[in-house]
Parts: sequence; C-alpha cells; structure tokens
Amino acid sequence: MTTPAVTYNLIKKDKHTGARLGQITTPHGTFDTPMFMPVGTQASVKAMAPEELKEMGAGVILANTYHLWLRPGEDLVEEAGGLHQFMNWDQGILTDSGGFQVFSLAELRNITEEGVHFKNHLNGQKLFLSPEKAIAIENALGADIMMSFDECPPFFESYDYIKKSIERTSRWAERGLRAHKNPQTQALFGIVQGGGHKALREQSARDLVSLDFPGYSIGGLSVGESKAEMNHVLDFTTPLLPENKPRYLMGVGSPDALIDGVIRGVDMFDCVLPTRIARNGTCMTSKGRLVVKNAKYARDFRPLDEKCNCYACRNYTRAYIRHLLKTDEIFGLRLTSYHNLYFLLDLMRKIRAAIKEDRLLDFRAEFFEEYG
Ligand SMILES: CNc1nc2cc3nc(NC)[nH]c3cc2c(=O)[nH]1
Repeated sequence: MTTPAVTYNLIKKDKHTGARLGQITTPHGTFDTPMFMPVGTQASVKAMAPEELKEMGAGVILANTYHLWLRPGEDLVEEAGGLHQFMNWDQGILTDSGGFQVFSLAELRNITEEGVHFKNHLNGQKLFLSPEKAIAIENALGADIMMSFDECPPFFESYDYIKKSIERTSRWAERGLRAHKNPQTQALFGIVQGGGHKALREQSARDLVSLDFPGYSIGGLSVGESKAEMNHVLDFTTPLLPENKPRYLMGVGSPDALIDGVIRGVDMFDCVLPTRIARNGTCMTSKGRLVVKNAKYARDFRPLDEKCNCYACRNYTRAYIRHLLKTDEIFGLRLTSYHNLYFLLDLMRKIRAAIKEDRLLDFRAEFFEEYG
C-alpha cells in the first residue's frame, strides 16, 4: 500500500464539542488544524507576498483551477515547474476543481453526464469541463490537495433535483479518481453534497467514503443559506465522515462561522472574505467590523485593532490607513489585507489553544461578547 500524499493525525478531541486538534501532513509540510487557508485565486493571495503569508502563519493556500486554466493555462504553469515553483510558495497548496466557478461565474450552458458545457466568463468562448479534464488540469498545476469535480446545487433546490445531482457527482468523483495521475504526490478529496437534505447528505457521504478518499470536503454550503441552516447541515454531516481524515468546509468564512464549524468537527476552511472586504476598507477586529474609510477615523491615531499584534497594527494608525485608502494608495489595501488575514489566522491559533485546554465553548462565549 503506497503512502497517500496527505495524512491526518488526530491529536485531541475537545471534551465538550465535536472540535478536533490535529495535523495534516502534505508533501510540502505538516500543518496544524483547525486551519484557515487564504485564497490565492490566480496564483496570488491578493496584495500579499509569500514571505508576508509565512510570517503571519499561513500554511496551506488556495488557487482556482478554472481561473488558472483560462489564464495563464495549466500547460504554462506545468512548464514553470508547477504552482509552488511558479508562485514561489513552498508550503501547502490546494486547488479547487473549477466546479464551483463554473456554476457561480461562467454563463452556464448545460450539465450532462459527461460534464459541463459553458461560456468563458472573459470572452464568451465555448468551454467544456469534465471530471477527467478538471483532474488533468489539477495534476498539471501540481497542488498538494486537489478537489474532485462536482456540482454545487443551489441549497434550496428540490429533493429530486439534488438526489440526481449527488448521484452524478459521485459518478464524477469515481471518474476523477480513475483519471488522477499522481496519487502519491497529490491528494484528491471527495466533496460531499446533498443540500439541506439529511438523507441525501448520508447517501453522498456513503458513496464517497466507500471510494476511500484521503480527505473530504463538505460542499454545497455557504451559498446563501442562513448560518443556522449551515450549522444544522454540519451537525448531521461531519459525523458521517471518517474521524481519521481531514474535513474541509468550502467557502467559510467569517469569524463566527469558523468557530461554529470547528465546534461541529471541521478541520479546514477557506474564504475570500478577508482579502475581499479589505479591498473596500473593511477590517475584522476583536470588536467586530471596522470600516476604516469612514470619516470618523480621520483623526483616530489608534491601530485598526488595539488587541492585534500584526505588522499593520504595530506600525500604522486608522488615520493613516484611511488616508491611503481615500487617496487610492496601493499600500492601504496591502495593510488592510495583511491585517484581515492575520486576524483569521490568529483566531485559528486561539481556537487550537482553546481545544487543547478544553475551553472552546468559553472562548466562543468570550469572543462573541466582544465581537458582537
Ligand atoms: C470545487 N467544488 C466546490 N467548491 C465550492 C466552493 C464554495 N465556496 C462557497 N462559498 C463561498 N461555497 C462553496 C461550495 C463549493 C462546492 O460545493 N464545491
């Protein structure tokens, strides 16, 4: 039996919740979980240098298969020696499979058993993605962790539609496993779907667990459903997944959603939120969100967050960052992006410490009291 590219080591289960402290070992290093993964859609975490990501404690970062397939093309990235070489990042990289981008970005033409026909969102050109094509692109990009090609159905779709969708997604997952060229160096994760239907989540999980993936994503969430609905689906979905493998909740999220996902047994998260809101001057702080562009901060010479120890908070004030944003100085975006990413990575550090000391629920209460 060859060693899989990625292994998970469960270090400790929280006494009072479903939270787990663990480590995930990849060909590019071992990383503590629960973890937040910054998103680098086009092979760059927007406005951040790899050295800055490293100093704030990022371990695994994301890149988008759909975007990189379109530009610069997976063949160019492969020629460059793969994504790690191309973007000068020597730690973990995870690529999604393009499934979600096709359903959320591109002008959808139609979904068939074979795959998805759609239009390139940049130039309207007709494109086709199948499980085999998506896996071939991810193999060429060379990420340590790859996602299966799946359909992310609308959360409120009918039971019948979602049943047919998860059955096709399971057939696609199997086709992806067969097409995968480098299982020793790249771990392919299965993606559990099923919308808000317990029976369909059980069926999807059963199908994928029987295919023995090295890790599992929980898909079909953070697509407009309420936080209560997402938490309810997690309550009955994470227990269906193997304890000795990582669980990755896609597209999450905000500080409260991260804490609630960890409590329900999730190990890995990704979200564009921190860098996206940073670009319009919204910062995450221990007291909630702070829109530093607001006039009330014009003469506020405090850091973004007085409890934050990041580069931006140690060296710059709200007044200065507001001035940079108001004058379209690029450095302003860099400071808000740095701070928001640091804030979430630091939140995960605090969550891991709380699990270690069996005080995660106390930490959640304290956090929400301040965060509002
Ligand atoms: C790659 N496949 C795949 N990606 C996803 C990305 C997501 N991102 C969000 N919210 C921002 N929800 C998601 C669901 C999926 C999903 O169900 N499948």
